[in-house]
Amino acid sequence: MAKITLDNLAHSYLPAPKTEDDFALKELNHDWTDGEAYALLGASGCGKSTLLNIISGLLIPSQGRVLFDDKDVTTAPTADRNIAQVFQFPVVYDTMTVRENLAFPLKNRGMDAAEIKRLVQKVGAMIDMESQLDRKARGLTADAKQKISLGRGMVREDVNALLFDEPLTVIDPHMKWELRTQLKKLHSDFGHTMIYVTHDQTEALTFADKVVVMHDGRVVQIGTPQELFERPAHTFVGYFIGSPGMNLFDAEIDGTQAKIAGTTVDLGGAYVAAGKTQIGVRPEFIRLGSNGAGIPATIKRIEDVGRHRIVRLDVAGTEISAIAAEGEAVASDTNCITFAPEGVNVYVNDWRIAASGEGAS
Ligand SMILES: Nc1ncnc2c1ncn2[C@@H]1O[C@H](COP(=O)(O)OP(=O)(O)OP(=O)(O)O)[C@@H](O)[C@H]1O
Repeated sequence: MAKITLDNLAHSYLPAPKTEDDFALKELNHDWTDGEAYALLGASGCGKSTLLNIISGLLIPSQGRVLFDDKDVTTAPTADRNIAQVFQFPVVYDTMTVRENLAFPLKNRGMDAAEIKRLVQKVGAMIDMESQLDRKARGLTADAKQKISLGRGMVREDVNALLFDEPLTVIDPHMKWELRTQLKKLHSDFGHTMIYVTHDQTEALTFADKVVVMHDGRVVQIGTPQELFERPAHTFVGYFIGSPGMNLFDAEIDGTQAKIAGTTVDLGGAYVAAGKTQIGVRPEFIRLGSNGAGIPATIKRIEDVGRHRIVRLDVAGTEISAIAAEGEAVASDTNCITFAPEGVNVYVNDWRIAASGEGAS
């Protein structure tokens, strides 16, 4: 396994990029720790594949370097990087049996037959295809073929990194959960460095130790699922992660207080804010009140989503969301909201700022 260093990395598909907007991947400096599982998460077109292709060697970046364990591999071809890749759609040899498909990368490396047999059996069990190892891949469903692709990616224990590009797209929902759990187990058993590209927050949050959130060609935050939930570094992270996403309130800030929709709110810390200022509060941290002591709000509708209810409210013409836990009453005369202090984040020009005295976010 390898540590992956992205040093001053950026990429433009244009021959002579002039401004930052010309870069599909904006400058990035980061060490990805040996043996960690990362998810690259973001909406379509944000630059996930561009970054993955640079790491895998399909694309040479227009700026900066990629290092595997301090060895510069920026221009090295994919074959020389000792990585395993699983793509969105299955890549399977139809005329070979499932066993032969799984054994292929091991045979290529000249591994002895007994060791190949052991590893193929193990991976066959992991992807739940033990009973089908000796049948031809031709005629299998797309779902089954993708399981073979995943198995082939996971069968080698000596790779520098395992790269997955939206690998569960064609897998049925039940099996998705199963395979994600298997991948996580594989990670804890073998400690592979894994990079998993997805636009699905559930996949990212359940799979990864660290989630790399990308927006508009930029890495906006790298953090644990808990960090992304509690302290979103950018308004995009707040909005993209969580269901519903974080509420944003335009605010004017003066020290420890903010003015939102004409109401003064205590922030629980002192802030110095210049620029477009917003308060971000996740729906889990909005409290409903009926005594007028808070920001004026009226209920528009209540959605029952099973384990809890989502209360949609109007605050000064903007819709915001609150979550009412199971069993928690929602008063029909609700007329205001307040914030749980631990759920308040302050943003200037979309980036989170810390309260004075708060540690680095
Ligand atoms: N070969 C290319 N030539 C020119 N522009 C490209 C090329 N590949 C990607 N782009 C552009 O670079 C930006 C980032 O694309 P990229 O495919 O990396 O995003 P993504 O997050 O992987 O999206 P998706 O999930 O849809 O694959 C997009 O604006 C895209 O149009």
